[in-house]
Amino acid sequence: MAVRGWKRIVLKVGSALIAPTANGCSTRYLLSIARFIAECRAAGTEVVLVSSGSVAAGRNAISFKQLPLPINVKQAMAAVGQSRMMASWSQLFDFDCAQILLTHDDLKDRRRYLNIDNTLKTLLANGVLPIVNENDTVATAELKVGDNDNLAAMVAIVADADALLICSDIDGLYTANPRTTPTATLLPQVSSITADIYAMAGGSHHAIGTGGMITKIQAADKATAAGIDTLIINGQKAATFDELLLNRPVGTVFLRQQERISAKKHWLRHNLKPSGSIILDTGAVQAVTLRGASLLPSGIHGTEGDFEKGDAVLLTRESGETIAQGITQYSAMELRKIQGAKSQEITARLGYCPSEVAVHRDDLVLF
Ligand SMILES: Nc1ncnc2c1ncn2[C@@H]1O[C@H](COP(=O)(O)OP(=O)(O)O)[C@@H](O)[C@H]1O
Ligand SMILES: N[C@@H](CCC(=O)OP(=O)(O)O)C(=O)O
Repeated sequence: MAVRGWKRIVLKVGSALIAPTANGCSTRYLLSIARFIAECRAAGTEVVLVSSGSVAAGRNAISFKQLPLPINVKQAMAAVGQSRMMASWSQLFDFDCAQILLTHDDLKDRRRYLNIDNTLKTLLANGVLPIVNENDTVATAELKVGDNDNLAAMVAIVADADALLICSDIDGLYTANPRTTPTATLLPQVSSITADIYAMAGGSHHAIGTGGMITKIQAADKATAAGIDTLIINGQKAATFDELLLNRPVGTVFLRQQERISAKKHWLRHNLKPSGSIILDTGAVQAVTLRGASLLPSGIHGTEGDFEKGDAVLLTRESGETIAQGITQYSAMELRKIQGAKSQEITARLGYCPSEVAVHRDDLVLF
């Protein structure tokens, strides 16, 4: 029977577990994780692995000591470390592993997103273990997701996973960073991710990890909103995996939210980086939020930023509060000319009218 009733899981493993001393890969913690993966598969639970560690694993191959490491040095380390990391995992399994390297650009492009979806499902159907990482060697800051916790949440959504398991070097989410606040206590369950939960999260305590607890809570926020239970667990302890297999409580469980929204709305909400904002007047805010209407140029009060047609934009109130995110049918320059205009006035102001709406209701998601 599937582990905990999960048909498919995404397991994210942090750098501190792959290359704990930043001196090449170590199997010290990977053995029990690999055994867990094999047991899941044997029980009928499909596994997608999101593995960090390429920079840490390749660190000793590139002679550069000054911190912070410049981007070109990190990219060179990642180029060495990625193949070391893949080799490290592959030696632990008697089935095939597949390398999938992604950037944020791949996840925000609908066509590439669907290709990733198809590839993952084909690999899983053929019993291959997909091992995903960010394509650090080619990705510049603007193209990156930036951390593998958020990447793993996006992969869990693409893969339609039942659960996201984030393996770190700590037992779960504490009320404060236990490395600096020894009185902090572990939260076994979080049913709603509020500002108070975000306030508990601190950064990483070492130079190998990216983001600390903050990125893990962001990931849990994304995944639970998509109906995916998310666990933060200690991947350094073999007992963690025994508890999981025995269906016992372990780590911090972030409960999935009841309401599910469509894959397209998830994609709109989580996979796009907004290039600017459209400011709505009061009537348009009501139409969009209460009546589920499209945003018309007549309800636009102004714009911020320099975006093009097809870009993601935030929809905000005049007070600056964000109410939605969507894809704009017009560039910022065009919208400045037609803001406040009735549909029949668009051609007169612009010389053409490719669309009567600025943001179509199917292309926007409310916050
Ligand atoms: N509230 C908190 N609860 C637990 N750990 C926290 C908290 N705030 C910050 N941390 C830090 O986050 C670290 C885990 O994140 P990180 O170092 O990025 O690991 P990984 O490489 O697994 O992503 C912990 O070891 C701890 O130092
Ligand atoms: N993609 C990077 C890891 C980025 C990252 O989020 O690291 P971590 O916080 O250890 O999960 C790498 O492979 O080095």
